[in-house]
Amino acid sequence: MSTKLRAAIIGSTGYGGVELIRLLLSHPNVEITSVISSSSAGTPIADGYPHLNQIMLDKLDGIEIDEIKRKADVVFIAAPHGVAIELAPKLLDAGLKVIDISGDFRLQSGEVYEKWYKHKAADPAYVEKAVYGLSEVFADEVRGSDFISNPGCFPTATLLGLVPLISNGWADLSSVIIDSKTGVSGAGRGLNLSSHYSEVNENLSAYKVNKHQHTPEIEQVLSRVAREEVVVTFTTHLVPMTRGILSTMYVNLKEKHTEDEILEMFKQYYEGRRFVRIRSKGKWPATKEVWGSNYCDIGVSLDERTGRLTVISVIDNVVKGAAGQAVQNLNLMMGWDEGAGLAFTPVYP
Ligand SMILES: NC(=O)C1=CN([C@@H]2O[C@H](COP(=O)(O)OP(=O)(O)OC[C@H]3O[C@@H](n4cnc5c(N)ncnc54)[C@H](OP(=O)(O)O)[C@@H]3O)[C@@H](O)[C@H]2O)C=CC1
Ligand SMILES: CC(=O)N[C@@H](CCC(=O)OP(=O)(O)O)C(=O)O
Repeated sequence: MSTKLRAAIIGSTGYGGVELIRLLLSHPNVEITSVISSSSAGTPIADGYPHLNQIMLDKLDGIEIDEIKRKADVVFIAAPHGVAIELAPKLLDAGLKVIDISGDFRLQSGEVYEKWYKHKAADPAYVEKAVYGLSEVFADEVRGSDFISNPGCFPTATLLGLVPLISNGWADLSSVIIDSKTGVSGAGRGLNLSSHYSEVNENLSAYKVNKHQHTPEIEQVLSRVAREEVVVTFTTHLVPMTRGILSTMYVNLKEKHTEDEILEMFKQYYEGRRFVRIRSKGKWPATKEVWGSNYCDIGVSLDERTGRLTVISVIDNVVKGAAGQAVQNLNLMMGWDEGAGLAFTPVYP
């Protein structure tokens, strides 16, 4: 009998789910035992994803809690907002470990969730149980937890660039402006007008200005780290590429620091955390440099005329922003090497 941890994936036919399949298929300690679909049970997953031909022969299972319990030890939920609100409590009550990559359990306040997601919030008792899995910042809480709420893609890129500054008390908290750009895969596989080829190609557009659901998530974490309320300006843009997020953050520093001091502080904050790479002085990262990988690369530049710092961070939204960080969190939960199943080089060019 296999001694591997048995994993089920709800939403396995979406972009987040199929990336989990790619990563978990090469994980040394995990076996995928159930790929689940709410709409196509009984059909082979490779029917919808021919790149899985001869790699994954499994047919999709339906959503039945007893059956999932029989087949799996851990369940990844990669479904639209609202689905995990119903399913996660049932799976947890059945004794399963759960990693939810949607936004359903990220926000502590149900009122705030309902305002930004326009959806009824989860049972607060389960929200309280969920550990926010920003792996590099909250690893101690992730270790040993049974229920992870995986961070959003924009919050992952943004928070990894801002938390060191705020945790060290260097940032003027009233000054944070975040400008983020994303590839189209962030919107999922479902068709909609804004992800049409002819709408996206040769185009660059802002969307959800001052209304993006990741705003309260970013503010919640920054406020927690700062131990006082932080409010940010956050604007997202859609760019004609498939994968990748680039966040440019502008922050006023409370006191004078040199660029060398700032870089050294970032390096110290992330010491021993292999998936965050700090660029050297005068260098800034690009999305292609992390494509298909679990890295978050960060560069900084200080404008000595204004004392304002520019921080630039990049991730692959489907890996570090979703499936990769979910696997990293599983590794931490299980007490395994944090990089198990994730030790691959970005695809370049
Ligand atoms: N794409 C990205 O970069 C990121 C996505 N996320 C989040 O991850 C989640 C999944 O996103 P993504 O994979 O992009 O989305 P997709 O639209 O590509 O896939 C979502 C999948 O969920 C399944 N689904 C739909 N309705 C239900 C339901 N009622 N019950 C169970 N499953 C359902 C669908 O499969 P089926 O019909 O077969 O059940 C579908 O394939 C979302 O919450 C998203 O916000 C988070 C970070 C980054
Ligand atoms: C391009 C695009 O539409 N991206 C999505 C990314 C959000 C996402 O993936 O959902 P979570 O809230 O679960 O992180 C957006 O901006 O809403």
